[in-house]
Amino acid sequence: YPTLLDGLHEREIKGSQDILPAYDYIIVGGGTSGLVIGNRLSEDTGSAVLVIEYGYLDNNPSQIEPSSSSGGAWPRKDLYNLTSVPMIGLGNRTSGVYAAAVVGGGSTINGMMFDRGAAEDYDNWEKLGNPGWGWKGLLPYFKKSTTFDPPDAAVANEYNITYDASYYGTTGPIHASFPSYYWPGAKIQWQAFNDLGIPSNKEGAASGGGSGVYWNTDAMTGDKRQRSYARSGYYDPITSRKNFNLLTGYRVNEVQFSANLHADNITMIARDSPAGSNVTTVKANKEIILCAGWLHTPQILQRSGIGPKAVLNAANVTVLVDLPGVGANFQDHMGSRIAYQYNTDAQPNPQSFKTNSTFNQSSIEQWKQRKGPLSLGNGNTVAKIGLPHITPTNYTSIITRLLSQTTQYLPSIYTNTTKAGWLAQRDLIAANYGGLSSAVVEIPFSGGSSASMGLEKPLSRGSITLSPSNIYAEPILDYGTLTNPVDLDIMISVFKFARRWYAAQTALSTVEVTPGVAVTSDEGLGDAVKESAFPSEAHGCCTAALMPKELGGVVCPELTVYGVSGLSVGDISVLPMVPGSHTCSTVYAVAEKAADLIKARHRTVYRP
Ligand SMILES: Cc1cc2nc3c(=O)[nH]c(=O)nc-3n(C[C@H](O)[C@H](O)[C@H](O)COP(=O)(O)OP(=O)(O)OC[C@H]3O[C@@H](n4cnc5c(N)ncnc54)[C@H](O)[C@@H]3O)c2cc1C
Repeated sequence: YPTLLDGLHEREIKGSQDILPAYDYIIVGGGTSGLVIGNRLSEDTGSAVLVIEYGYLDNNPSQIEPSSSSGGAWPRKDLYNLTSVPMIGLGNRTSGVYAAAVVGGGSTINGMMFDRGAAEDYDNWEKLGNPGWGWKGLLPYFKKSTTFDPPDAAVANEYNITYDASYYGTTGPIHASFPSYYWPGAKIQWQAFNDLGIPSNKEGAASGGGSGVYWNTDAMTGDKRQRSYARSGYYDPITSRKNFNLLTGYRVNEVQFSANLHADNITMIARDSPAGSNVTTVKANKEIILCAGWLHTPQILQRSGIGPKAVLNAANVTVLVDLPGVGANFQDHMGSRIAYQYNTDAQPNPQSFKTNSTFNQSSIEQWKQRKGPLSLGNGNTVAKIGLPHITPTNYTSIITRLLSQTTQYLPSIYTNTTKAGWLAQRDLIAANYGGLSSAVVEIPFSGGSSASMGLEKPLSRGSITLSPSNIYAEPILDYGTLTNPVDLDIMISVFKFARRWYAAQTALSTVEVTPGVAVTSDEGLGDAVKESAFPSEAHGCCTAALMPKELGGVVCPELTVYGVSGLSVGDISVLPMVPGSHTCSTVYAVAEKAADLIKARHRTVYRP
């Protein structure tokens, strides 16, 4: 392997000075989960660990500022470049896609919102046949991955910021903290939720609580107010480990199997090389762990011969394991927007940066001490609301409509097992709809006059499949947004709720801009939902799900892939159902648990 070693050396970022011809563990993808698992497995100095990442390190200092969390700032160079297929639920529009391509993955570029789903969301996972994967089983890993930094005392006093630090860890690699500023209008918006009967939750981001308004934390250090992410938490501290290598700028093509279907090797190429040229093979002595994210983990599995038979046949890939769940069960949070104007807005407000130069200048001065409005990223006040709060008079009929459905709205690649999986999920969601222990919608607010409303428990499902004409091109991505009519019913109710919420903000003199007060019928509101809809809050997931095989699962509770040995998945693909939250803190917890499972199964047993 001397030539191989030389070639790899040039691209080695840090760690051991020697790339080995074989490693104990090969982790595919150095994103959020890949760096967590790479860190934990290399704690054992006797295990050689290689992480292979398509992207590069982003050393731009602005990427660790809170301002990098705003949607407009997400750097294109750190994202894959692909477009969805036309979305039939959204008038055949296509959409861009949020999938990170950088060391640290989504955690390097994301909106830094750092919350967890409701306990009920994770308990659903366990009920789908996954012992140990409920809220109780995951809480130790949520804690292990975090350190809580309390808010500045003066700001906490002024805004009555509440929290419960006992739900966080004290020494975990990722910091959960608060900005040092809030827009005063957020107080009025918060009160308006309370006026509509939505309670304030003392700790909403981390306690697994249900319908309520709460203070959200950011993935940010509490002192310097810098992005706290997989690279800073899990990679930078271990670059001197001799048994850990991170290789950047390489794309893993396939996993290769021995005759008894044991995963032996990965093949890879430098990312800008033409497909098929200079393919390098690296062997894994113990295990290959796929952490390439919701978009590429199913693609790598399918390219390797594991996936729905029809999809593999269409792409001329030899079928090793016919596993219909690979690339099915695709979920994301869709959302829609409603626009208002405040005629008597609170001062200052988010527009003040532009309209008030004194305010703007003082914000810049305060930021030199890491304080003030520039410490605010996406805003940290959030309402997550259950269906009975959204539509007290109509939620039972929505449940009845849902339970009368069969599988008629699922994409065509779904088979008997993946359909059975959706039916099991349908029943859990229907039960959740009837209570207030989890949310169907998220409305983040921070003083701005318009609102984005995210659907937290989508019923519509999409798919990720190999491109039949070129298996190395980006896969075919169908979001499936609003293909299930109950999702649309709920979003119509959410628009009606939002109007009640704005009406309760009397001090701000609210005026509806779009869809406009003339739109009152359900049909008109449905059109408004679709017109302003976006298919993704960048929370794609669930495409190699943790579920029994009979329900379309791809991995078992040990996270190993059905039908083969030596291969597991440790990223967001394994989620059976998207939790009602932003997804990053869940990925940290899942990856921490994955690392423990992997370590446990390879622990040497000494027999005297
Ligand atoms: C723009 C954006 C905004 C977001 N905002 C928030 C937010 O505010 N709060 C929140 O909680 N969550 C947010 N998320 C979601 C969250 O960041 C992700 O859910 C999480 O990071 C997913 O982790 P992962 O390890 O599964 O995948 P990723 O972190 O995406 O890592 C996958 C890695 O695998 C690499 N890879 C893929 N294919 C290959 C291959 N063939 N060979 C080698 N490497 C490969 C990719 O380059 C990538 O780095 C956001 C995500 C994005 C993209």
